[in-house]
Order: sequence, then structure tokens, then C-alpha cells
Amino acid sequence: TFLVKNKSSYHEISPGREKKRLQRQSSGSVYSSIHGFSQEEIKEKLLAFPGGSIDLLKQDSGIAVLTINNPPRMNAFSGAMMVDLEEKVTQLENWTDGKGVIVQGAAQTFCSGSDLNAVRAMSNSQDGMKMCMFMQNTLTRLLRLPLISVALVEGNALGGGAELTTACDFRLMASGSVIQFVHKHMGLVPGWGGAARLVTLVGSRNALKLLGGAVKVDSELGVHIGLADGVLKVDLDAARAETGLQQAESWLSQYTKGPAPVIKAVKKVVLSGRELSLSDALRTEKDIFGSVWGGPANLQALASKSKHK
Ligand SMILES: CCCC(=O)SCCNC(=O)CCNC(=O)[C@H](O)C(C)(C)COP(=O)(O)OP(=O)(O)OC[C@H]1O[C@@H](n2cnc3c(N)ncnc32)[C@H](O)[C@@H]1OP(=O)(O)O
Repeated sequence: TFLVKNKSSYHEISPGREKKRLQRQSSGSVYSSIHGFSQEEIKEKLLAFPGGSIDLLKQDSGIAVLTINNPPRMNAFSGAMMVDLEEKVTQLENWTDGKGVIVQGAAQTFCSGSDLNAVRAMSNSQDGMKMCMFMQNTLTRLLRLPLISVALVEGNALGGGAELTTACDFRLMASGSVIQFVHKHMGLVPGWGGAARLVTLVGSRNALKLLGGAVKVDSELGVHIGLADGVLKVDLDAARAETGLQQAESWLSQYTKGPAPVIKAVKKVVLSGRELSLSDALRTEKDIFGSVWGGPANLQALASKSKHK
């Protein structure tokens, strides 16, 4: 009963609105002081809820591993982890040699969303809105990184954890794993940008079914509706079996082979095509093209007279 999305839809935006949107996009974030939002004020409040960490491992391969690490709470996001994630995204934005990033949960489960203890303590609507704006900013910057990103989903990705998976370019699901937007059961809707991104990924009708029914999306359904890009193999021979992370790294490396400036340029042209109006995307593509034309990788390819057989 789910729609299989096979083409994107486009809509027109007025020039004034588009200009404002582009200005905001150039900083990567959605909200700033012009929206009455203070990043530092909410950071201070979030830091009152400690526990867990977000761990970043940058590897020589150009692929980083970002781990949501709070196993005693099924990798739920404490306030401190929200702040930590923002800091790690800043580090990834500044990683010159980076090409890709894998987002995973510690201890073979992805993430169970917001830490419910922090949610209870911040249940007034002002704090909730500020937390929502903070996480939208961070997850939007994660999706806009000039790196190809993959969510490696093992175990459960629930609530905010499901939203986090949509802030990556791709999702790989282990068999037995589940992505579930449980928000309705909590009397909520997604607030970390997950609904907007879900509509882009699976279309509005499938998104309505997933949110309205709080549907448990397993790997089969995930692939069917285009939410998941692949299923991790289970090899019963433990000696030969690759871990989920190893499989995700080899899957991602198909797309990250080559010099970092070229891979970053690939991500940037796709990002502008995804987010901008056609004429703005074309102008942005021209600028990005200009950044690689005549560059070292381009000159080397020309000198080697390579054939693409
Ligand atoms: C805009 C953001 C919206 C949101 O993200 S709202 C939060 C949505 N997430 C949830 O409601 C998840 C609730 N948790 C669950 O459904 C289950 O715990 C879950 C993840 C399926 C795992 O089930 P089980 O394997 O049976 O394990 P369990 O229930 O005994 O959990 C182990 C320990 O983890 C804790 N935990 C799990 N999810 C949590 C959360 N989100 N916040 C805070 N603590 C959480 C759980 O309380 C338990 O702790 P303890 O061992 O009882 O001390």
C-alpha cells in the first residue's frame, strides 16, 4: 500500500522568499538571531542534561565515523549530546580531506530519540521550541555537509532517532532493524526537521502513512518505499562475517573514490539541485564547476588520456 517514489516533484517559490532562504542557507543553519534564536542560550540549558557522548573518528580514507553513544538509554539524546553533535558537525564542516561520513549508534542499536528525562524536564513549550530549533539547525548542517553521508541503522531508530536517519544522504538497514516515527504515540509530530525531509525522501502520501500510523519500517519496507538504500548482509559464518560498519564503509567507498575536492564538489552540485530553484541551482553548479575545472585532478586526468571503458 506504499507508493514507490521514482521521480522528484518541484514547486515554484517567489523570488523574495527564495532570496531570504538562500541567505539563511549560506550559513548552513535555518534559525539565527533574526528569528529571535540564541544558540548559546539553548546550549546552556541543554548542558544541564548530561550523559552519553557523540564520538567522531576521522579516518585516513576520508570517511569519518560519527557514533551516537549512550547505550544505557538505547543511545537516546541527552542535552549534552545535542550540544556535542553540533560541535562534531562543525568539525566535519572544517575537514578539508573529508569525503564521507557514517552515522551509527553504539552497541548495535541506532538511537531511541530524545532522552525522555530531558523531555519531561523541558516540557514547557518555549524550551521545546528552542530545542527543536537547535536540533533543526544541527541536522540541516549535517545534511548540508560537503561529505556523502550514510546512516547505518542497526536495532531501533525511534522518534528523533528516525529523524536523524533522514538527515543523511543514504540509509543502510541491518536485517531486524526498525525505523519508526513514534511521535504520534508521544502526542507529538517530528520537530527536528524529520517530517520535511521524509516527504522529500518517500513522497507525501507515504510520509503521511509512516507518521499517521507510526509504522515500523523494517529493511524490506524501507527499500520498497525508497527510505533505505540497501540492506546489510548477514553471514552466518562468524569468521567470515563483516560488521555492519565494515559493510557500510565498503558501500560508501564506491562513491568516495577519488580526490576530496572532487567528491565535495559532487555533493555540492547535488545539494544545490535538491534545495534550490532550477535557475539558482544552475548558477551554483557553474560556480562549483569552476572550482574543479583546471584543478589538479582535472589536469591529471587530461594528461593521462584516460579511457572510460
Ligand atoms: C522530537 C524528538 C521526539 C522524540 O525523540 S521522543 C522519544 C521517542 N523515543 C521513545 O519513546 C523511545 C522509548 N523507548 C522504547 O520504546 C524502548 O526503550 C526501546 C528503545 C524500544 C528499547 O526497548 P528494550 O530493548 O525493551 O529496552 P528498555 O526499554 O528496557 O530500555 C533500556 C533502557 O533504556 C532507556 N531508554 C530507552 N529509550 C529511552 C529514551 N528515549 N529516553 C530515555 N531513556 C530511554 C529505558 O528507560 C531503559 O532504562 P532502564 O534500564 O529502565 O534504566
